[in-house]
Amino acid sequence: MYLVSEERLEKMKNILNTRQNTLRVFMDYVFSSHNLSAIVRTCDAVNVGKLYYRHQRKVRLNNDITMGAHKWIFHEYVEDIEEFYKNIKKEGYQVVVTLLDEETVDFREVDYTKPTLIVLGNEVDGASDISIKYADKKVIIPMYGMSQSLNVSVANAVILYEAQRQRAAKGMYDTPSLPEDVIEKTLKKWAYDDIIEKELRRVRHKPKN
Ligand SMILES: C[S@@+](CC[C@H](N)C(=O)[O-])C[C@H]1O[C@@H](n2cnc3c(N)ncnc32)[C@H](O)[C@@H]1O
Repeated sequence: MYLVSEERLEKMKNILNTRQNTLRVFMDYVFSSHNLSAIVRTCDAVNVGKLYYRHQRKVRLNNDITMGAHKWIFHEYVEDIEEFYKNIKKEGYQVVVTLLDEETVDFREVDYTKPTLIVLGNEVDGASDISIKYADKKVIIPMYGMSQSLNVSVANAVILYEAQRQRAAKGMYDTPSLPEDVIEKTLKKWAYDDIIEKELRRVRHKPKN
């Protein structure tokens, strides 16, 4: 049983059926609340499979920027970075690190229809040494102006939309890539458990007369 309208349920199903399970993003010490929030929103728009993150201090997302997108994205905090990279490689992912140095290739040269983890670096220091160590590809977005780098959330959008272009051309948005049980479990959470929880919170916080 679901507690949302038919229309909302269809929208939820559509998100899960088009989710790109094998396209993932890792925010490697991205620290600005504004940037994190903008990245979340683009990841939602492209419908990435999962967003990983780690930070040096806790950051609050800005709801005015995410517009609630964070509620729909699968996300996971990375505790042990070595373990994380070893596991994701074992699962067959190519690690694509966005970087500003000479040993990089143009981001359009990568095949993003393969299982791919895109790594975004810190606003000041760029990608960490450990991410660089595990990189299968180091990519750059060519720039011709005075500034030395793009804003990290802009870099994310540019790369994800190239990935989306390639995947759409291959029909990867036309067939579900999430396992059926994950789709069912998530629908139950979004369209039932979360609604109940929200209602309980509302009742608990209702001022007593
Ligand atoms: C502001 S930049 C970091 C600048 C840092 N001083 C450096 O040298 O790496 C933040 C992040 O945005 C991404 N980025 C920004 N501009 C980029 C570009 N032109 N090509 C690839 N990635 C870029 C990378 O993930 C980078 O780590």
